[in-house]
Amino acid sequence: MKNLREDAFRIIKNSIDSVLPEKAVQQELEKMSLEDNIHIVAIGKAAWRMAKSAKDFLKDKVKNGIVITKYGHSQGTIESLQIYEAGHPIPDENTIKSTKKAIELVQNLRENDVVLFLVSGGGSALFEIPVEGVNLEDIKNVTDMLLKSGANIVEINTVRKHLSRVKGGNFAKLVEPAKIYSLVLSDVLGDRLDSIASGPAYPDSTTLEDVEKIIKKYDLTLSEKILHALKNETPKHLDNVETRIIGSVTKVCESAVKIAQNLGYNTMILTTTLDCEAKEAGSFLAAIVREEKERERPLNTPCAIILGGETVVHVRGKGKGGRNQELVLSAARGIKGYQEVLIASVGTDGTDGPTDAAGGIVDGETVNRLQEKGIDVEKVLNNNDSYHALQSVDGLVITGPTGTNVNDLTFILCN
Ligand SMILES: Nc1ncnc2c1ncn2[C@@H]1O[C@H](COP(=O)(O)OP(=O)(O)OP(=O)(O)O)[C@@H](O)[C@H]1O
Ligand SMILES: O=C(O)[C@H](O)CO
Ligand SMILES: [Mg+2]
Repeated sequence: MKNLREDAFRIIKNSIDSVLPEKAVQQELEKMSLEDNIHIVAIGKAAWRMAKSAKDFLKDKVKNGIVITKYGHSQGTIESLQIYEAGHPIPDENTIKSTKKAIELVQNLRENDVVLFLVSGGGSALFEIPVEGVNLEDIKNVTDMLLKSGANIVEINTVRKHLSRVKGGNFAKLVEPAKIYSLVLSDVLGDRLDSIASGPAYPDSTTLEDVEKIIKKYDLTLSEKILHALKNETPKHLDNVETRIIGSVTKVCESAVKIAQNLGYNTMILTTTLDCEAKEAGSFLAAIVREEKERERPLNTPCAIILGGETVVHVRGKGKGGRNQELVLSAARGIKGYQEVLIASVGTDGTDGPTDAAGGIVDGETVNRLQEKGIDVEKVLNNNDSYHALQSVDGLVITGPTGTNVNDLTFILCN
């Protein structure tokens, strides 16, 4: 007899563990066998942990290095590395100051030097020197405008890359003739390497023409100064860079598959780019469960159907919740009464929306239990109050901050 709930918590824990920066960085470094003369540059929300792990592994091979992370995200000193914190999601003076320090560190390197570039989400705000004619205030204004415009992260970073001396492959040019090995923890669906942290060391696939389209699409009113500065194309080819993704929602899904297989489930990954409205994703998952329960399709039971991505919630109510909690609560409506089934969804960073839960977990009894308590699921969903409803039926998944950030993991277990 399977204990679906126990299995679900094991899948969540072990698959998130598989993308913790420490483990992932060292596993990759083991394969790379780097020589001496290593200079570490780490940017993003996971920068400190990635750098610490690299330094612990490479020891004296590391000559020097720099960490630039968000305020409150560093955890002390790391031998031979400078540690800086800066503004996120809007860059600030410390962004520029620390990026200049990073440039000082790499600009006179030689061919036999290696820059180990450790990249994680948040890097766009933390690593920046604007192009000529643009100052920090301008970048702050443009960033603020882009973040509020409804543009997605690929579009936002397309504009940012063309206003920057380090983004969109430009950092790799500054490092020449030294070589860059990039290890990347992806927080962008589809793992577009030129978008993650705005791809400082990756050939840029976006152009000034794309920038123009985005300005039109979102009706952005940019100053004459900014429009004038938007004239430098980013590098499309880089000869000194090698890049590996060490963690992503794809990896989390692949780990979840292995763990579920070991627990005796038939498995499939349905998608790694789930990006629709959370409530709709929930309804869709419930439809898949019904197909399983009625016709054993698409997999024979016991089965684990796994999805990765990042849904969206247009918050209109006044309640408390997150996209994962809202997804599972919505799904609960469509699986009401079914036995031996469960749906779980979690943010791999351990934080779902402004709550202390990583996500939620529901089964065929969830809606009945809520009704017994006098809680109307439709009302809860309309008020975006999934947290309190799930809390009352033991439907929250609480992990605490996990130390990684690679989007969301969602899965169905059916017996
Ligand atoms: N009451 C609510 N119910 C459902 N979703 C909500 C609610 N309040 C906020 N949200 C959603 O939570 C999202 C923010 O969640 P979270 O902090 O986990 O973001 P994130 O994308 O994981 O950020 P990061 O990349 O910095 O980790 C918002 O985009 C919003 O859609
Ligand atoms: O820093 C950024 O640009 C986002 O987190 C995506 O990587
Ligand atoms: Mg989050």
